[in-house]
Parts: sequence; structure tokens; C-alpha cells
Amino acid sequence: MYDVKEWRHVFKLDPNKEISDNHLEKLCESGTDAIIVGGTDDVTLDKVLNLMARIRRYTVPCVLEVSNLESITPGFDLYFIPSVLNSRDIRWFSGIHHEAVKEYGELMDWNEILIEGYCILNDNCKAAIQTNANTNLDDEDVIAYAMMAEKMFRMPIFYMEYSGTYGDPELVKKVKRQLSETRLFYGGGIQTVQQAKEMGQIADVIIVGNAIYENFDEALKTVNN
Ligand SMILES: CC(C)=CCC/C(C)=C/CC/C(C)=C/CC/C(C)=C/CC/C(C)=C/CC/C(C)=C/CC/C(C)=C/COP(=O)(O)OP(=O)(O)O
Ligand SMILES: O=P(O)(O)OC[C@@H](O)CO
Ligand SMILES: [Mg+2]
Repeated sequence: MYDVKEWRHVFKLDPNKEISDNHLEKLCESGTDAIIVGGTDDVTLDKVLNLMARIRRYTVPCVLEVSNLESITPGFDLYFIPSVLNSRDIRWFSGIHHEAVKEYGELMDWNEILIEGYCILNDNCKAAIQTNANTNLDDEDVIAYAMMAEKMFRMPIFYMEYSGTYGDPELVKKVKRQLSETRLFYGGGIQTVQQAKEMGQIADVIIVGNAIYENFDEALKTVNN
């Protein structure tokens, strides 16, 4: 199922973290809609290739969320390219992307590439620090970024990224009301079934990341809620 419009739940696996074969099998066969491979720290080609090969034993769609140019490899079903709308540094919005397209544009299969308009909302997360994101945003600011993603840039995905901390369901609701075409991805701090239910009822897709490494049994239960 490679159509993100059909997705409700995704696990995000960090190539820089260990996962046992047993846990990986349970995630891949859980009924989740896809596995995203992505992270911020030490994402190397070797680690990405290793994780991709292990996920490839299963039929679940497998997506690379590109975090640097060095670790891009063929073999994934889809490629998600983050573009950080609230970065203070244009490199993370379009700069690296421009370099990449200049170098590899002719080789890229645009049918398998989706741009994610990221709005990073947790000041302390690694992605916010790396991209120098302005997280000092009120609700109207976030809604404006969502509208830009959909109406101005026609991005297929608007990603509310609270990485490591649970976000504000009321704000996610307000953003959801603004979007009709662009899919709303919510990620951050989902550790329990209750949280998955709450955000899953609002956002189009919820992403569960760190809980996989911190509380595996609870993370697994977040599917189908
Ligand atoms: C060979 C082949 C098949 C080619 C495919 C062609 C292709 C896809 C080419 C790419 C073209 C392109 C436009 C590339 C641009 C690439 C790029 C590097 C863009 C910048 C990405 C970016 C803005 C990264 C910033 C960080 C970020 C937003 C990361 C997202 C992931 C994230 C937030 C993870 C959570 O962090 P985590 O590490 O889990 O944190 P904790 O440890 O605290 O949990
Ligand atoms: O790791 P957590 O906090 O679950 O966040 C998931 C994902 O949005 C990270 O990019
Ligand atoms: Mg993480």
C-alpha cells in the first residue's frame, strides 16, 4: 500500500539504534501501514542498508526519510524528503534540496519521492537544534505554515513534529481543519494506546518512534487504534 492517503499509522525506525530480529518482525507484521527509516544522529549508508535489508524480509512498505545525502540508497518503496518550514536557515528548507537536485535531478524518480513540509514544535529535539528551527510559534503561525504547505507549495504531507514530547491535541485539531488535500502527519511522544487513539482521531497519520526503543510492548499496541 504505497498511497499515503490510505495510511493511519507508521513506525519510524532509527538506523542509529539497535532493534532485535524478534522486535523487528513484530513491528513489520503488526498491521502498521509502513515503516519509515529515519533519524538525525549518525545516519550512515551502512546503517541504512543494514536496516533496509532486514525490513525487506517483510511485505510492509518501507520508506527512507532522507536526513543526509550520504545515506541515500536505492531499494526503498518511497523517499520522504523533509523541508523544514520553520527553520531559520534556508539550507533546511530548500538549500540542500537544491544541491541534490542539481547533482542527481536527472536520476531521480519523482513518482517515488514525497516532500514533507515539517513544522518542528519541540524546541529541545535534535531536529530543532540541527535546523535552527523557530519553535516560538503561536497557533496562527502553525496554521499559516500548514496553509503554505498545502496552498502555496502543494506539499503532499504536513508534518507536525514534536519528536520526543507529546504535542497539543487542540492545535493538531486546528491544523487538521485547515487541510483538505495535504495529509497531516503527527509525530512525537506517543507512548501509550490512549495517546495513539487521541492523536490518531485527529491527524491523518500518527508516527511512533522512540517508544519502540523505550517501551516496545506499548509501542506495538499503538497500531489499529
Ligand atoms: C539512488 C536513489 C534511489 C536516489 C533517490 C533520489 C532522492 C530521494 C534524492 C534526494 C533528493 C533530495 C531533494 C535530497 C535532500 C536531502 C536532504 C538532506 C534534505 C534535508 C533533510 C532535513 C531537513 C533534515 C533535518 C532533520 C530532520 C527534519 C530529520 C527528520 C527526522 C527526524 C526528525 C527524526 C527524529 O529524530 P531522532 O534522531 O529520532 O531524535 P531522537 O534521537 O531525539 O529521538
Ligand atoms: O520519536 P517520537 O517522539 O515517537 O516521534 C516520532 C517522530 O515524529 C520522530 O521524527
Ligand atoms: Mg528518535
